[in-house]
Amino acid sequence: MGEALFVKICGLKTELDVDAAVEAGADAIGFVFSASPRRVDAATAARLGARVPEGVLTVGVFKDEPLGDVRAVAEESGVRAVQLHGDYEAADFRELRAGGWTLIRAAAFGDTVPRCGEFGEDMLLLDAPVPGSGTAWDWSRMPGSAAGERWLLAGGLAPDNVAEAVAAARPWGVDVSSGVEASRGVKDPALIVEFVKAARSRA
Ligand SMILES: O=C(O)c1ccccc1N[C@@H]1O[C@H](COP(=O)(O)O)[C@@H](O)[C@H]1O
Repeated sequence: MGEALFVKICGLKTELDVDAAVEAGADAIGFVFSASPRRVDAATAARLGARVPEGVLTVGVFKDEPLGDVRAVAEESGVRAVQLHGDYEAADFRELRAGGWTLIRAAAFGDTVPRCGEFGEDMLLLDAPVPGSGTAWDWSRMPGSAAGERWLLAGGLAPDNVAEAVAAARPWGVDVSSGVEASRGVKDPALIVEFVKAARSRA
């Protein structure tokens, strides 16, 4: 049997969300630090992150924030990984490397397929053009592409389509936010459990 699918649940704001994701078996949980209905501050993320066992990656999610702010918030919150969306360059990833974080580069799937590691990142997240919008893209174009090994599929995933998406795109992992919410910005613990189960159902 191969390596189990890596599952990240993003945009968590409460103890209930975090406990549901950890108990469901998520490998990573995300705290959004940029403009979003899911935004939390560094102190909240630090408090929530303290509930998370060592083996689960806590990820700080940033979009178009100055690098100095990314570093400061990542340090204050104690997240173990940093996920960058926007116009960041390879030099930014090199600079963050010194902080010891696992680095995740987010990119939209377009005419060219980004490759994991190109910017010195540890994981590549391929998403729809507007992150966190719940919009899917044509992931059936992924198999045989050059994305590399550690790439995560994101964008419009939910308990009822994630198994099909994994079968079609064959990612190393998946990431979800909107698809496990009862309403925008409010997670549903039951959907989190369903999502993790469905994501790994064809493994
Ligand atoms: O969730 C947000 O609001 C967000 C804001 C800024 C950057 C990234 C954000 N979320 C990321 O969006 C994808 C999944 O989105 P969805 O499942 O389609 O809603 C995931 O990578 C989140 O980390």
